[in-house]
Amino acid sequence: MLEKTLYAKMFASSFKDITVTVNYWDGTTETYGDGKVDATITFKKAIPVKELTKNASLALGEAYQQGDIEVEGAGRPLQKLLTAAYESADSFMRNSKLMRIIPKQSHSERASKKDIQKHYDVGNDFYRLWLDPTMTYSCAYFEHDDDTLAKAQMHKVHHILRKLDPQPGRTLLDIGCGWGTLMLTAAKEYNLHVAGITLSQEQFDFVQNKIKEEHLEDQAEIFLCDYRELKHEPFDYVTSVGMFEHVGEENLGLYFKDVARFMKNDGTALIHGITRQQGGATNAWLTKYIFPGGYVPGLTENLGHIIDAGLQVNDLEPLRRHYQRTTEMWDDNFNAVRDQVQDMMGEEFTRMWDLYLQACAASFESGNIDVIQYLLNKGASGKTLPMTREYMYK
Ligand SMILES: C[S@@+](CC[C@H](N)C(=O)[O-])C[C@H]1O[C@@H](n2cnc3c(N)ncnc32)[C@H](O)[C@@H]1O
Repeated sequence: MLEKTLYAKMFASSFKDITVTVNYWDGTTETYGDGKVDATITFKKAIPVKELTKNASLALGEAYQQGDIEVEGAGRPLQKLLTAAYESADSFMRNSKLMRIIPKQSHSERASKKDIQKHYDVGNDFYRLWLDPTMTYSCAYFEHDDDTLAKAQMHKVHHILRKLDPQPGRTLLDIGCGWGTLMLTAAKEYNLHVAGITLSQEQFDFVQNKIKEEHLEDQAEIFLCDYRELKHEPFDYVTSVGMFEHVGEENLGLYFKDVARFMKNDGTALIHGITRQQGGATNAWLTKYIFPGGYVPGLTENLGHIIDAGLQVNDLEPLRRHYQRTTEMWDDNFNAVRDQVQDMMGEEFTRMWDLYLQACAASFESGNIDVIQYLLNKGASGKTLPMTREYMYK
């Protein structure tokens, strides 16, 4: 009974702008809101109050992945529910007590390797099923409303490379290069000498093969190591896309110092990643099941570290709505091959990843998180980029 009272309180405060029907485990049904029903939640059994009040995100996430909660409705009903919950000022998603920040995580080189392998070495075959053919795993850039995901991912790669104002024959390092599309495009289409770093064995093998297949051995190399371990002469350009979310709060300062260390004195860097509006944070369910070691920094938290590393901000671009669309397209792709994913990875894994993708879309949709491109130089006396943004669009 206590659970039901708590749930009712939670739903009434969390789903203000939508109407939700809840089927409780005891056979009773309540509707919160007075519009057309946006989503129906069915609780097959109660989550103990102790678990719910200790950490609502963890308790609800685990119940969902185990099939104890079902959510139905048109479109992406989980995204609808979570967006409403993020948008409501007194919802459980904003209650720091219910969403308690998880205990400290280690980001030693050993721990990071384990964390990255857990996420990325699930296997290329799995990612190939729902990423676009370029195997890009970060926010795309939709120049046109009808861009396919693959097109928008390539627009993103060119948007980043053009921002650097790259001159042929120069060098570029991509920290956290994933499956290599950005670095290999920089080699082939901008005639740069490129290097990439990844901690994932599967990505390393994939990029090695691509370098061979495309005969780029003289222009491209890939390192399987932690970015902190790489000793290399500085580069003209440094990129890092979707990477600083992995380094951990305590290492963010070091990460930006390493970006500066990899840059020549007149070098330019483009750093792209997810930030939060207010203060950095992590989510207990997400770090336990999807991104161990993950930490999303605050927008201004990064700026402090950038300045401390002696870097100068040239340009800053938020791309929140682009990432909302990207995650929605990933989720559509994922659900189109859901049976295959389920055969490959099992039902619980499939439910976890669907929840993760819809929760990300909701988080971007509600403005809870954003994605920012920081264009950086090493001090004001470094390389001079053009005075206006016009050069980025040529
Ligand atoms: C979200 S993926 C982004 C991949 C790619 N940049 C893209 O846009 O598709 C993050 C990448 O960062 C790499 N990474 C994370 N932590 C790392 C670390 N400590 N050292 C080196 N690479 C790391 C992962 O191996 C992965 O390639």
